Amino acid sequence: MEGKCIPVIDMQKLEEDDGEQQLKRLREASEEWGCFRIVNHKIPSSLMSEMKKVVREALDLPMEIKMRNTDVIAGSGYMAPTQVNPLYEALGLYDLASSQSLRTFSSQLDLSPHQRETIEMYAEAIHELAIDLGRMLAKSMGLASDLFKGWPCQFRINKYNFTPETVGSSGVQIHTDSGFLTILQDDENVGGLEVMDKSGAFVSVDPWVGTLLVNLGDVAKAWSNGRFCNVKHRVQCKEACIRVSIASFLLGPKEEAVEAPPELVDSDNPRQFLPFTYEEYRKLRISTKLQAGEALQFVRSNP
Ligand SMILES: O=C(O)CCC(=O)C(=O)O
Ligand SMILES: [Fe+2]
Repeated sequence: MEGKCIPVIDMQKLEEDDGEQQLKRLREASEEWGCFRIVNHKIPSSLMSEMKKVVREALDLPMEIKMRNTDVIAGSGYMAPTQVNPLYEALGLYDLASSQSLRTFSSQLDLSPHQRETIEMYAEAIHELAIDLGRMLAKSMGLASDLFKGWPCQFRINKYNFTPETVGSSGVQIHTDSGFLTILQDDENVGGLEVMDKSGAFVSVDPWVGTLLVNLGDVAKAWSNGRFCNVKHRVQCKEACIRVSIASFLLGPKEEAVEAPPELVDSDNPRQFLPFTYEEYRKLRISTKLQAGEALQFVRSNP
């Protein structure tokens, strides 16, 4: 594990007119790792830390209140600890770009006006960042348009109940994210996240306050015609401290199918995946219990 570090992308440099070099780094990071840290993004650190405080409060609510956070699409609501992931629980919100969904979430959990406002401000900022990142990823592949506008986004607020007895055990099993991209505000103090590199070795992702981590998921792999890596990752308990993270997922198109743009398909790079809708794919992952990207085999063009 030693010596390996995940790539770092400077958002400010990326947005500059002469950001060619940074775009190239972005493409390389997306193809080689499917994972990178972003620095110099526009989300104020004060908003990030306030949001962290608010979500901790929400996760500390009694179980019967958290259970009111019900699914909107399969698996989008509260997830209680299970046999597979006994230390893990999560609250969820679909769709974070919808003010109605934000209101429903906050009233289900009886949040205060301040808590509501914080979540709304964070949702707006993170949604904008997700769209910006999508645009840059498309640009890094030579595609210009805003391809990801209107794609739904989901929050998942994760809590790991780590104790001295659980050090060395699993917090969340190995998986890929199902959607296009994930922006993760990982815990600023408690490590434990590990991503798999191309050789199959796990690399620790150490906390780095003020920055955000981006993971590409199964939709990114299909959309890029196999070029982008859907990074496998897991969370291990390494310290006896509660760990809290906020994942924001840019999922996939709402109604249309996920498919690689024609520019990414040619005789040297034939189409690798059949068109599929995100919701179909999500259900497929859940029903097959194939959580680490294996479900993509069912939508391959030449199985
Ligand atoms: O808690 C973390 O750092 C990772 C969470 C994660 O992988 C997820 O929510 O999909
Ligand atoms: Fe994940």
